[in-house]
Amino acid sequence: MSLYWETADLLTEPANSGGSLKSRIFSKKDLKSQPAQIYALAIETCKWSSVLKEVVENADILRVERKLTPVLSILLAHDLILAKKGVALPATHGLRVAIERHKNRLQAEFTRARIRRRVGSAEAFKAFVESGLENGGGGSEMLRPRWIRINTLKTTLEDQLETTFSGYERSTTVGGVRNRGSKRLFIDCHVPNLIAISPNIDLSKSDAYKSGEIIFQDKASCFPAHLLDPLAEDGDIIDACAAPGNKTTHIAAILLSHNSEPDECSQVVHAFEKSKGRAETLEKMVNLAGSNTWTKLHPGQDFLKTDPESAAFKNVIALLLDPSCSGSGIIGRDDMPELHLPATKQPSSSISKPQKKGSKVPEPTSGTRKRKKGDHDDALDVMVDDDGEVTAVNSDDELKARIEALSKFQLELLLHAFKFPAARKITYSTCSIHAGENELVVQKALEHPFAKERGWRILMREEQIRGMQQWPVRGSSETCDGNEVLAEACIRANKDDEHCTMGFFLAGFIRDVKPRKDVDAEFLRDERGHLVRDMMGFPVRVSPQEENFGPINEDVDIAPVRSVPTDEGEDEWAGFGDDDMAIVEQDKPAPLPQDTPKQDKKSGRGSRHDTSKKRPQFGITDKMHKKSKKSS
Ligand SMILES: C[S@@+](CC[C@H](N)C(=O)[O-])C[C@H]1O[C@@H](n2cnc3c(N)ncnc32)[C@H](O)[C@@H]1O
Repeated sequence: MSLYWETADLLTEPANSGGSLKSRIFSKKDLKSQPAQIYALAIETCKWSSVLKEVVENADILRVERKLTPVLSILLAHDLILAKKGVALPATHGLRVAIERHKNRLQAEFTRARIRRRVGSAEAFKAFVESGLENGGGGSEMLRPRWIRINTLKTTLEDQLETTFSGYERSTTVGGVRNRGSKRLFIDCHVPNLIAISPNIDLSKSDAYKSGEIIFQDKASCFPAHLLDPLAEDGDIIDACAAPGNKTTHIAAILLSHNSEPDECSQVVHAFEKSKGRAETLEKMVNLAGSNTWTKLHPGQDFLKTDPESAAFKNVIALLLDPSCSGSGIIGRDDMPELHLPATKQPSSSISKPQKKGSKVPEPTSGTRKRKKGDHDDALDVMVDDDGEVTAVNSDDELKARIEALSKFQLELLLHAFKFPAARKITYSTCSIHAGENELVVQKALEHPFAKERGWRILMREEQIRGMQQWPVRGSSETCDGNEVLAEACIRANKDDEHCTMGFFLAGFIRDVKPRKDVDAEFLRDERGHLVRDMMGFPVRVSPQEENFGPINEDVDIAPVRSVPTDEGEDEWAGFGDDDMAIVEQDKPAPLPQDTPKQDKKSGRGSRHDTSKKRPQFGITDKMHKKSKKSS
């Protein structure tokens, strides 16, 4: 039996056969093809299935090719159109002949499907589908709530509760929204503007989703931008590995919520994305979310090749690093994927099953090592990283080698970020569960002579923004060589616990440097760093005696070198988090520096990327501000 027949059988087994797709594949003892190959073909075809259904239907091949069933037709069409090596069958094999006869037709329909979705190139189409935009992230995950970030660049939580989520029953715990069939909502207590709703509700067709007012984003994936908490005095920000853009747009939303004059905010979020295809998706997301005004895209640019000393980055104070990783924390991987099948002349046989997330075009591998029947370890058979790379992993050694290669790259990225001369705060995150990509990378980075020379240290738990400080799941002390402070500083999220998140890791790094004086420092802030506004919505100014920031200093003053914190704790810091504004100096104010954001704006620094610069609506505070401006 061929790879295609075996995959088709597995995908069309009755829903009550039990087990995830992966466990079904790997528990079969009589497969002729390699399980990893079947799995890769199955999940990739499922991901493309809504496109392939359209292609096969429009090419009308099922009417003439009696050998092809609907599921076989999309499996073969997938490999014919998308796999590097084409259909993995001998040239004379009946199935191959049947599909290749229609090659031109299928290719043409595939191009039409791309154009209908207004995607510019084949590479961008792949990125589009990989990012979940094709299915609107609409897969249903059993008993897992859907996390939704309210995009405050376009709307407010209050507005959404009254519109998109009107009629939802409020739950006080995330567990309360886990049941299918309910219409419940939970407002998160760790990350602002984040809600969870019942798993059965699909909002991918809602106006709020289509207009970018709400963004489907796992709670844990919201942690990095929340921890980074870019303030008005934080200058420019770098998102080093940006596509598809969840965190880029989150950074912009937080930045703007802190800004007293959002219209005049000239802080820039530099978004780097090495893959050109994925950069197209990033651009779409940035535009849809309304964060394009503050985002400078660097499409196809490798962050590691940037020159930290370049004038373009002299104001970069905060960096968010969310590099490629093994993706082992991503959820949904073990669920049955959603499969759309083309209709035959009989009624449509389209079926829907829970969807699997984030993979890309498969390269059915003929070169993977032959497995001995029964010797597999389920957890090792296949690895799909968060960029969608599908790798067959057949042994502990292979897994180790893969993690090692990833961690080298991750460490390099972190050390590169340490080089930005004005940088004061960095977050490092992965959606991996492996310590090798997480705590161990953090430790190596902190131990590096360059980190010590520049004064980088870990952002300890008590220094973190309140939501992250209160988040209970922390790093592993064992992996941190018993360093409890470091372990507590590391933030983790488990994919199978009561918090209902994906598996995730996050750590913050800071440098004890004097903050630069900024115009916004003249405004009063609450303990979270948010601007305090008066009844009319105007930011409240700090009274002269309260205004105790040091002189404006273009050059960053680096504090004495500090090493990895010990259990003894720290008594001073000048990084980010709830106490950010507590860094005080008694010096008198001095004239504004040349590079303050507002002056840049006046001098016409044209650093915005030049996609459509539609002015987004602002969140409630900004709306209030505008209203009060008009009425005054
Ligand atoms: C984990 S994903 C980022 C997800 C993103 N932060 C989000 O929240 O939507 C990693 C991304 O980094 C990109 N990437 C990997 N190495 C890079 C590099 N050296 N420079 C820039 N981008 C890179 C990958 O192509 C991939 O799109």
